[in-house]
Amino acid sequence: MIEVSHLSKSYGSRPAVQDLSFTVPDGQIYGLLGPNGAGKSTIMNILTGYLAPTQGEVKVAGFRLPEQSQQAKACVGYLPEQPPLYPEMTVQEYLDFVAELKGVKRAQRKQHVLAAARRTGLEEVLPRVIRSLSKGYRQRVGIAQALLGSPQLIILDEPTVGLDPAQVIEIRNLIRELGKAHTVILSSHILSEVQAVCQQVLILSKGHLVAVGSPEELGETLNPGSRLRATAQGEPDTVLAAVRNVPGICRVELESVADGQVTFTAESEDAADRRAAVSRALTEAGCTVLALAAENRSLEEVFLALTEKKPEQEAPAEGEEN
Ligand SMILES: Nc1ncnc2c1ncn2[C@@H]1O[C@H](COP(=O)(O)OP(=O)(O)OP(=O)(O)O)[C@@H](O)[C@H]1O
Repeated sequence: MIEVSHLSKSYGSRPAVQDLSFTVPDGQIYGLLGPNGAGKSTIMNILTGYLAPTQGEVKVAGFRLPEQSQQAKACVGYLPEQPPLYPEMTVQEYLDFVAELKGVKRAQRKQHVLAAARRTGLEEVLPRVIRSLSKGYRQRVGIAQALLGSPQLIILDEPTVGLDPAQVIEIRNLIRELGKAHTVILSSHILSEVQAVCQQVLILSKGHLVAVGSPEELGETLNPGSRLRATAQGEPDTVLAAVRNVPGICRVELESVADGQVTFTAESEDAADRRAAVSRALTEAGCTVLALAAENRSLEEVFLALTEKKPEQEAPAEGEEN
């Protein structure tokens, strides 16, 4: 569905995306994951035909961009980060309007809009003015407009930004449903989101692709080892030595010592849970365990570890103003 080969894009002399190559087969949900400024929106704008590459080849549904952008655009439904909704229109009016813009024939328009509204759970709010809808429903309207015209490829830029947790779950479920009938590519800076929704993940940092794979394949890189935090009563040296001797524990760090209570963190070399082994080791060393809990690495922490690996070389800056 998408073939990108040695794509680079610069804004003036500033490179935003450098020498990027990837393919997206039909019928999968792909995630573009990267922190702010990684180049996600730039890639999406190129794939949707709104921005021309500085270098490289891009094909969408077999059409070359930018030469065949009209044909390619007809195959793509796009939800930008800020969906272009008209707040004074009702949902029905807005979807009718977009369907007309996308060239859906008048005779089919009513059925077509209704089908998009059904798929996005909007049937009940069709007569409502968009301004009066919750952010979650407005996002559904944005997705419904992307579905109009029956595109093969749906591109969603940060589709859950600004939603509350319940709305995030609803939109993620909706994206999974869309993935059954369309190729979907979505961008996100939330690791758990792409892990939960996408079959393949492209990880970007500073315009470079730093990792590609399924969430399972990337699992070890994304979740390297587990960590626990504990407080025990005893001599600091005794406590730390006992924990260091637990097989599989690779790093122990003292956090604080106060009133004979030693607080530390311990990291495992793999994802296995070593709480029981650490507790036993401390008891056998004559220390009393006061607290012991598994600690999740924050997503930011894991993500930073991966994306802070600097690309080996920066491509020379050249190109056009946007
Ligand atoms: N129109 C523009 N003119 C100049 N520089 C730009 C323009 N658009 C983006 N950039 C720069 O290009 C780089 C990539 O930006 P891009 O918006 O593609 O990243 P992103 O991963 O989508 O980030 P965000 O989530 O913040 O939108 C950034 O350094 C950004 O400042």
